[in-house]
Amino acid sequence: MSVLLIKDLSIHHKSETLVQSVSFEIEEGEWYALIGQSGSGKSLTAFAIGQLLSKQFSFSGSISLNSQSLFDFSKKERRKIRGRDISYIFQDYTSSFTPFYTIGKHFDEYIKTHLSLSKPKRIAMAISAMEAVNLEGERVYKSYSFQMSGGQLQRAAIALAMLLKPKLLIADEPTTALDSVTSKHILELIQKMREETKCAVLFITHDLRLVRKYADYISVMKEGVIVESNTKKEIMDAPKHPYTVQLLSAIPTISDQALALENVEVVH
Ligand SMILES: Nc1ncnc2c1ncn2[C@@H]1O[C@H](COP(=O)(O)OP(=O)(O)OP(=O)(O)O)[C@@H](O)[C@H]1O
Repeated sequence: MSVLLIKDLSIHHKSETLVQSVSFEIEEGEWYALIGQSGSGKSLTAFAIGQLLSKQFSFSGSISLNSQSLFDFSKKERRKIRGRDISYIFQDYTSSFTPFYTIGKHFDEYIKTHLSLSKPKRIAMAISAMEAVNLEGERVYKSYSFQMSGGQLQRAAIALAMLLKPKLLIADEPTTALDSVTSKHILELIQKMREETKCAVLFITHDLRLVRKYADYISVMKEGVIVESNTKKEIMDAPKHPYTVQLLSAIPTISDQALALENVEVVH
């Protein structure tokens, strides 16, 4: 079943067209990667889905969630949908948490907005969500964001995003600010959450290496236009557009990596 259906989405800023006639569909439980160089329009597309674009942008086309147009909802209903049905994880995980509140308070406010639960139930729900992403729930609940590492904060942001089991998780460069080991943990975590909740994942990145393992389907974006869309296998094995070929050629091969490792001097 299609969770997200985007048809002919164009986004304009003054006289400039930044995203042009973008169409794609994401199925339940599918990991859909939107890749392309910096400035190609990936984030604007992601923002348009949650209707987070500021007033300076205008857009046309249609966006439906579970076959219902998102433009049919009132502003209040849309706010409810964001969080309950669509949630986001951003590269800048610090922006998910204000430094003045404990992490627990962020969870508590989020649960209060969407569910009617008693305080002890809200606390238990928050702690169990934190533990599902391998955080020490009781301690993190009382912590402030500045007391946590980048990897821990991104885990907390994922726990918060997945709290209400959204139908669509939009992850916009969620690992760019993290080291490679922590990035791998974060990707594994998104994968685990997807398996458990069957949510659709829209994963935005400029790094094809990150999608090689997890993506089911890939769209390649360049200068506001999707230039190629296909299954991961087709894109990886038989790319058709010269830009996709160029992106693929930028992925280090195993032999390159072996060569690089050979050249590493081990200091004892
Ligand atoms: N607030 C804004 N005002 C004017 N132009 C903008 C604004 N935000 C983005 N743009 C332009 O829209 C285009 C697409 O930007 P977008 O952030 O969607 O790219 P992206 O593919 O997500 O890039 P990145 O990988 O760097 O995040 C770029 O040319 C960018 O300069």
